[in-house]
Amino acid sequence: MGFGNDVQLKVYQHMEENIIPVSFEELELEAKKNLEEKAYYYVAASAGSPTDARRNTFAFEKYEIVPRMLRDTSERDLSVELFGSRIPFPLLCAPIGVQSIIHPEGELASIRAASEMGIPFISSTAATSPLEKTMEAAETDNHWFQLYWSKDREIAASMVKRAEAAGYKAIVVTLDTTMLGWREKDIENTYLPFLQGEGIGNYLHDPVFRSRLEKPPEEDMKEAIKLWAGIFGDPSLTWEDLEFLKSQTTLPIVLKGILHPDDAKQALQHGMDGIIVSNHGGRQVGSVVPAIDVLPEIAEAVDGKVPVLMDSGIRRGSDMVKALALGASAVLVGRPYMYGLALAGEDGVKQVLRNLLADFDLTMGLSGRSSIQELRSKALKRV
Ligand SMILES: Cc1cc2nc3c(=O)[nH]c(=O)nc-3n(C[C@H](O)[C@H](O)[C@H](O)COP(=O)(O)O)c2cc1C
Ligand SMILES: O=C(O)C(=O)c1ccccc1
Repeated sequence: MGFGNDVQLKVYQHMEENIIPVSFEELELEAKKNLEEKAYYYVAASAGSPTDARRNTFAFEKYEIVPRMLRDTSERDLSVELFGSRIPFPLLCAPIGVQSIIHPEGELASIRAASEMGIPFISSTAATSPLEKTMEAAETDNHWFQLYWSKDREIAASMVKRAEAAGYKAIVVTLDTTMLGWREKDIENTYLPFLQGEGIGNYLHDPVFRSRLEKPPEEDMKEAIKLWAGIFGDPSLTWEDLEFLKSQTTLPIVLKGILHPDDAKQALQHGMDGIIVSNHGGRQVGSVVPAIDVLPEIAEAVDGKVPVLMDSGIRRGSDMVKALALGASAVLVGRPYMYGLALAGEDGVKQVLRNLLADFDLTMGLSGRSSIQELRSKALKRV
């Protein structure tokens, strides 16, 4: 099929258009210069100490890639099938809320960039643009919706139904953010974008949410924000509650935030269609275990029964290779595309994704692998 070669060619053709830094570290520095300090730290920082913020990326360094030679890698097919639809690369855009604090076009710019490359975009509950409008901006229809399960479960059900009606192809339920983690930088900056009405577009447009208000948000935004803050997350949820969600949709349900093999097994027992091994980019729990470190035991526990996706720390093509070799079916990328958005809107996101894929494609070919299946065995050495 040669998806890989296409992207490589595209990157070379667009090389002179690289308007923002290619390396992640430079990209982050540049974004820091361009963004308002509070917004920059909202994206960049993690829970725990400043060194905790580097744990996820550092964890990848334990693994080294072992290339193989003379294997004809001239044609590479790096596509994968997820829930009955084929995507050109094992890459998705992670759900990221409040993108309007990064760029005025926010989620709309990101979904346009992702869809132009055939990459599924996972639309966040905490988006500023309502999910219907975001989907309308896309060129393709292979996008997913991420649910923050609200304390008012009728609101959660309503959002899932809206997502299905709008054409999203899967529901990602994020389990690790029933409350926002302790993020020192945001507290020092007294910064919570939602309190200014950013990132609550899906609620403001939700008929059930609106029905809970005395006055519509257009007349009383303060009341709407207060209601949002009261119902955002539900720490009382248990595995049994998943039955309710299943009864609300025919779409595949994917659990995001799994870090323990027993939780992965629970997901299977409760009929879930997939999981995402993730520590939320280290934003929720200080000193949290890196997702890449628990991926192998979780993949083993799932034993191929459902797709196992992974995020938290993917920065380069070699990180993708490592995650796939350790058992991921595909990976999600978060902050890098946010920095692309910060520096050059839609074009910036496109450039970040294109470079990541080109790096991945080349790393695969030069390692002697022409498809994801070939990565499974002995592709890595642990140091
Ligand atoms: C600014 C920001 C906002 C995020 N918002 C959400 C969200 O709304 N829903 C969600 O499930 N995850 C959210 N995440 C977590 C990402 O989906 C993903 O797990 C994480 O960014 C991956 O790590 P990485 O940034 O190291 O690639 C957010 C992450 C960032 C950086
Ligand atoms: O900041 C986050 O990590 C996040 O997931 C979130 C939660 C609520 C609203 C916006 C983003």
